Amino acid sequence: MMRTRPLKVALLGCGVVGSEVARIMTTHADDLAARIGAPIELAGVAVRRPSKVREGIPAELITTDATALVKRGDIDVVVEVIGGIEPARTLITTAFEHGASVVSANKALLAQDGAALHAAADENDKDLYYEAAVAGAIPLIRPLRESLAGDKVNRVLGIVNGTTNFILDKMDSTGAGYQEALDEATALGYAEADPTADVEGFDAAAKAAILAGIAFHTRVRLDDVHREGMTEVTAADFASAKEMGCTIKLLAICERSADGASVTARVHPAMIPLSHPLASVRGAYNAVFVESDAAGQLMFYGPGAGGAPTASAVLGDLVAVCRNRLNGATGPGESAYAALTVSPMGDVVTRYHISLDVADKPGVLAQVATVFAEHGVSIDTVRQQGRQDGDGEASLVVVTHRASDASLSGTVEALRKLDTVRGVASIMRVEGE
Ligand SMILES: NC(=O)C1=CN([C@@H]2O[C@H](COP(=O)(O)OP(=O)(O)OC[C@H]3O[C@@H](n4cnc5c(N)ncnc54)[C@H](O)[C@@H]3O)[C@@H](O)[C@H]2O)C=CC1
Ligand SMILES: N[C@@H](CC=O)C(=O)O
Ligand code: NA
Repeated sequence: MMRTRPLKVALLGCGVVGSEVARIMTTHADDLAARIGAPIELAGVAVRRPSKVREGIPAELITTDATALVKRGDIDVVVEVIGGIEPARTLITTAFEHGASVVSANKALLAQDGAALHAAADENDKDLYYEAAVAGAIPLIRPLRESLAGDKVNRVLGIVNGTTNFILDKMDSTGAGYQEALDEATALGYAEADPTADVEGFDAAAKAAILAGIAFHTRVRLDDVHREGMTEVTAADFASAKEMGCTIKLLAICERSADGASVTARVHPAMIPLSHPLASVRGAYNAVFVESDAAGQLMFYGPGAGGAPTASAVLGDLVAVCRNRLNGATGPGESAYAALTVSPMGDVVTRYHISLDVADKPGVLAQVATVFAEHGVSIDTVRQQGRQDGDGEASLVVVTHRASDASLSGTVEALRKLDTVRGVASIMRVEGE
């Protein structure tokens, strides 16, 4: 039976995502009420610029005082789509203390302070939901938290940042420059307020920390995630990738070790074969593979950024939280009971593509191969190309078999010391084979 008293929703932030949340709440009001079992009412919208025209939002709902809004005491759910650490963190904890549950899209905050925020939600018997924080519209948090709660997840691998996928895709398919592609992604509402978070891999690392924590029932902090951005990926890297039948993607990879006792989480650009499903993920789309004991391999795919897609995930959480509230219940909180060790990047084992500038003279290949052998890194293929510019140098491209990151770093350090190695042009991991 439909309850007539509406559940009250406070919206914090009315930018790319918030404006779409408000629009869908209004245009789908009847359906949302039917699905929840009670109408939901937009009770207040906290903004920074009150003079901005916001179509469909009554002016009397707009406030610049987000703190007063979350302290009102009659708010059932606070939707936080401001972003950043403060004041979002304080507003969320204040909301719990004043009786509201929270839906957030804020991966930066959840990766940094997820444990404390979950604790605050628990103490106040409230919900904290954040499907939109990882891979935009794609249902991923809920499948991991709920659908796969009876299985054992061993690996989560995928593209979790729409902006960088958009840029890499443009660079690869149209030859567009980095800045031009980034400007377009920003105009389309994909990029973070400071796009450094996207291109330097902070955003994907935050998502990797959240995913690893949920997948492995272990607290994984942002600092535990090895992070490399994509600003140094060049047209030459794409050309090398093509020669190997690969393309380049910024990947997030969270893995359980073979003995099951530890996990790793990392974000970095990597070559993947063109035949791999991740190679055909275009634009701001995301795709994530989850591998588990019983289910085997699952793939989640869809829009990873943008106002409406992200609002879809926020609304899904809003419905779930409202239903919980009507039932006098809360959904699953943090699950970190496994408390596995989070190992450093040096323990990660994968393949590498290394491009060296070497002296074009006899014996160099043997010298380089010896350094690899001394560090226990087995070579799969080597390709040497003399250069036309007559500078006495050649390009040497080495692709290794699987080796630990620590062994590879040791190898590269030793290679740099060889007189015959003039420079290390690029090092890229090769994944998905
Ligand atoms: N844009 C996207 O594709 C996605 C964004 N997200 C996350 O959603 C959140 C919001 O992102 P966007 O909407 O893209 O950002 P945005 O920058 O378009 O919107 C944020 C809004 O919050 C307002 N704001 C900032 N401080 C405030 C305060 N103290 N009180 C009231 N309003 C305040 C800003 O003026 C701005 O209008 C962020 O946490 C972001 O990481 C998550 C998934 C996808
Ligand atoms: N900036 C992010 C937005 C979604 O999380 C991205 O590009 O993926
Ligand atoms: Na999602």
